Amino acid sequence: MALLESKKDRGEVRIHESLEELSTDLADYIAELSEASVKERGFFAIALSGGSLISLMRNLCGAPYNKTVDWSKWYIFWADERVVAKNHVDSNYKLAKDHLLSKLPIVPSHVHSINDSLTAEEAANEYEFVIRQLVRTRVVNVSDVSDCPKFDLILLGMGPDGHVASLFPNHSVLEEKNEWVTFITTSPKPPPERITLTLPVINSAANVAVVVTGIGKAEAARLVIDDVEPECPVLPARMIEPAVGKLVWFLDNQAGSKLKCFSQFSK
Ligand SMILES: O=C(O)[C@H](O)[C@@H](O)[C@H](O)[C@H](O)COP(=O)(O)O
Repeated sequence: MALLESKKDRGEVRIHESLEELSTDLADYIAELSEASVKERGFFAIALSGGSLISLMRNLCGAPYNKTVDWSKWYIFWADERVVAKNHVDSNYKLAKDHLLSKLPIVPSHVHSINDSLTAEEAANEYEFVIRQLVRTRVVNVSDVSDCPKFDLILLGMGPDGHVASLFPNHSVLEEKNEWVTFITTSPKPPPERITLTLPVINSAANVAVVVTGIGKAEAARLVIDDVEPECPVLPARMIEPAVGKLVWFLDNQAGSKLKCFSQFSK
């Protein structure tokens, strides 16, 4: 079973012995949040990222979730998207569609992908406009502590450099305080043009989960989760501090291997 640890300010840390165990836990977690959100407000507004996260969500496509989850209430968004055509191999929409969404009975009009015929700047503006319309009708909830949407769940992956969504270390995008959705044209991870939810939006969500696997991310995981020396760099994932929402880290034992709590786990 997973190691569970609650850290002051850094949320709940769940370390799993295998990717299969992580996938099972992640599907359970998402299904529980969906049930609670549909019960409370009639909708489940979830934002996805790209990368390995999508294949780790695979268990949602099978039993018992095909029967127990109210898919008709799901509204899908992207925490970040690469500015490429929707049928391009780099598209986060395509990744999610091919491996997840096409296998789930989600209402097509509830899937809010970016407009791929626009520039990065235009696409970010239009995406923010779309979210604003859905906040107006409360399909997406509104935060009571900020002027931001309150997604029911934002799912993030993390790069070995500590980036989340398209919020990269030492990039001016980290300073964006006013926009809900912004764009970059100089992503260090290809492709260069991307749109992304901003930190204020991520920190206004009801729930944020960060899924991190593999030994190549162990050092970044330590830097963003553990209490570290003040001279350590503050990586983007460390800037996730939901104002009232709940933060959960889903790690495998490789990504978690440098955390202080891991030594107790592996004894
Ligand atoms: O579009 C993207 O590139 C992502 O949304 C990005 O933030 C991703 O989630 C991380 O880079 C982790 O990706 P991996 O899990 O594949 O390492």
